Amino acid sequence: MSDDGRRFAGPDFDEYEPSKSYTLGGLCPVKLGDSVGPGTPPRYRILFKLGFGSFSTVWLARDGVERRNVALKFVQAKSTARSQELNVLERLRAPNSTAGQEPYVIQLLDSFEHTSANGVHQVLITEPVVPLLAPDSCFEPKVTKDVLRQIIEGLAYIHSHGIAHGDLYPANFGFAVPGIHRLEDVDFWEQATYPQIWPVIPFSPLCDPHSYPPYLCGKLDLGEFLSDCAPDIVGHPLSVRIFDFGGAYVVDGSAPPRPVTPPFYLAPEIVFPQVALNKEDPPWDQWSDIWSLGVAFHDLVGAGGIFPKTFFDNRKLPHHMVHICGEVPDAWRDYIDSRPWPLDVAPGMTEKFWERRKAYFAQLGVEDPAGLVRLMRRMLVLDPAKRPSAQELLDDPYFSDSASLRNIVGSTHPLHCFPPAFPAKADSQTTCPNLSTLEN
Ligand SMILES: Nc1ncnc2c1ncn2[C@@H]1O[C@H](COP(=O)(O)OP(=O)(O)OP(=O)(O)O)[C@@H](O)[C@H]1O
Repeated sequence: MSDDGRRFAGPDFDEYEPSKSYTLGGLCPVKLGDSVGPGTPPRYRILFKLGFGSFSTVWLARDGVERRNVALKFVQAKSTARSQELNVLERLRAPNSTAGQEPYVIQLLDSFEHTSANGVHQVLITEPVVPLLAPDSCFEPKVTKDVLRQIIEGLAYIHSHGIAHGDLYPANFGFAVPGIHRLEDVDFWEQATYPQIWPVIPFSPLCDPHSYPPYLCGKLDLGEFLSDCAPDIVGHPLSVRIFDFGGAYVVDGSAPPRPVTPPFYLAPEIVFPQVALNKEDPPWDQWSDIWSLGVAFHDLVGAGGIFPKTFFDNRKLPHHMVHICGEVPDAWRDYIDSRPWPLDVAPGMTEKFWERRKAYFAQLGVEDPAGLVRLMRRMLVLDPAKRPSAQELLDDPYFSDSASLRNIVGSTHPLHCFPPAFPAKADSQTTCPNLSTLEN
């Protein structure tokens, strides 16, 4: 039941945005084939759905003016007024960036406001990207260094513009696909699998028919589509994009927005006040991004989550953090000792954990597992003041030979599929076998 008492018959799966979000202040009803944008005729034609998030739906569209394919993010009406995303993306615009010198950060191409029955929606137009991690694929282990270095370079660019991202987890990293523009709208219609759609039917006949779409639309897997229909486009040249600035803010002394990062990737300076002190909105900044990225690297190299996901309880996160960092801050001591799952901080516990990580990375074929472990340990430090900046991380020995790799990866396909038995999403047993004491 939505806030205004409306009910819809429609799918209730994770793959679709909830139909109850189509209400006053909520999502913009968008249909395939719609033309939107200021001007006559409207500039953008909706081709496929690319995804949805907590505040938006995102669509692949054809830009009829520039004759290119773009991603349109329709922000829900109630978030439009307070969203900082447009401001942040405008600051991150790189003037005159040429091929090979991109900032590895998604670029804003255009924006406008669109009015629907549910209110005024901000629409952000960016380049379309292929997610870095898809359910059945990741990037080739041999390009690990280059991918991770590009991500850190992108983060250094973001931070140098006074911005904290606030939502750095694997779903928000992608590859640029500049060659996608050569595909016309008919190429997509004819070659992509027709999306699964589900009719949306309001229970009440009084419901405004303009406030909801006629159907919820399944999303196009852009990586799979391009790998099948235009394999030469993906990853040539390899160029990472950090995207989703919906949780970002300009660090200028003002209060940061509420953190939107999934709990696993939240930095200790956010997690501890939330779970131990019941503070919902602890302050966070660029240093929190460094922690989140350290955690995300574990997923990005194909090793699954660094923390065990089964029976996960956020209140245990400080214990897991102590386990991988090997120290208990004074302010945490009472909390760590008073829980029903006391942590036995055994000597060598943390070293053993990282030795196992190293062996696992080697098993996955990741380049220089020891170097990667050293890099991650520099990032995963409980005290934010002791974490290196993104700029400093670029000088880490792990990347000392990655510049030479850049030219090689431009000519190889960076994405590959996991063989059926490959531990793509490691579970708690394979990921953190030595954390069992925490699960008692
Ligand atoms: N430029 C893009 N190219 C391709 N797909 C995109 C693009 N931007 C977003 N998406 C897809 O749409 C989804 C939702 O986008 P995004 O994460 O920006 O929305 P949000 O409402 O801010 O979500 P969140 O809940 O993650 O904060 C993404 O997970 C991704 O799959």
